[in-house]
Amino acid sequence: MALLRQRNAQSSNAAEIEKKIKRGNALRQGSAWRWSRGSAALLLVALSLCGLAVWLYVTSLDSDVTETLVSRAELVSPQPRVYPVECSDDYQNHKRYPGCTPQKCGRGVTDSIVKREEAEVLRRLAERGLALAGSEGGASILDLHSGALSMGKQFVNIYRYFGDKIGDVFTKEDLQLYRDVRGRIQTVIAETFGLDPTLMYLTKPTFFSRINSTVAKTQHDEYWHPHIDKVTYGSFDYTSLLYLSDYGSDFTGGRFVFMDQNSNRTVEPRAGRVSFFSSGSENLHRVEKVTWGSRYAITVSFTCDPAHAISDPTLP
Ligand SMILES: O=C(O)CCC(=O)C(=O)O
Ligand SMILES: [Fe+2]
Repeated sequence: MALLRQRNAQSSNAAEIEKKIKRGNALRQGSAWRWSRGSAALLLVALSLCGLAVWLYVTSLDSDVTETLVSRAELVSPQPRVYPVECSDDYQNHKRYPGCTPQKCGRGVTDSIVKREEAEVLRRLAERGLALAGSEGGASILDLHSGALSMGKQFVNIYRYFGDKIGDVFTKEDLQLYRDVRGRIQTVIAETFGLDPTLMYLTKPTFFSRINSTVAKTQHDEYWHPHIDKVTYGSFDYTSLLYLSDYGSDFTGGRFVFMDQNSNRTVEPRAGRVSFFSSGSENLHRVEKVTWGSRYAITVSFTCDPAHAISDPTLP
């Protein structure tokens, strides 16, 4: 009897031990599973952080901006913000036109002359026009005056190439808006630099641009090189840029940068923002590479030389 009790006690002890072993194993398995899930999550976080760091590094390679003149979030209204700069000698090598040739030089930014809704109408027009073709990479342009539209590695004339279909892309009202906006820009430039607006003329090229992060295939598409508009385009005396999309939400990279002796100063694009400046070498500039999204803008420029004047774009 005692032996039986002892044996019973022994077997219940063994069962107890077995149960403990099983519980221990289950616990170990559970914690191993939890550990592997935890470490996978940690690994994922670490990888994401590494990815973010690489992305930030790559984008920062292009960003040597030392000062932000106007950020995307600011609203410059009702008066333009003006940054005077001493005029370069460039204008002395050209015929002078009193009332127009720059005597005061500098930069100005305003958010109050083009409404965001108007910028949206113009952006849609640019989207429709550029959807007809577009370059293979980098920047694409649509010049409403000459009709030049990037197509692959070249340009086509939209008026000739698309004939009557052009009416599906833009209407008389669209062109009226372009003319209106051009007039407002002319007025603000004349007021800022003390010019007679009737002695300033629209000049070519005047174009819509779309820039994205695809790789440029031709030199035309390399929009990011530092340049002086008066050298690049010849006839320009005053350049303006009307932005049609927002830096930071529609695209990243793509800030406009004035390259001064000791400083790179940026104007961040904002839909409806007009940035304008005298076109000589006092305003050497470049556009940062776009790293994500699409950036739309219109370049509208003025000359003092009537021989380089162009008329506003019209439907054929
Ligand atoms: O789109 C911009 O911000 C500048 C473009 C430019 O520099 C140019 O068209 O000459
Ligand atoms: Fe330029």
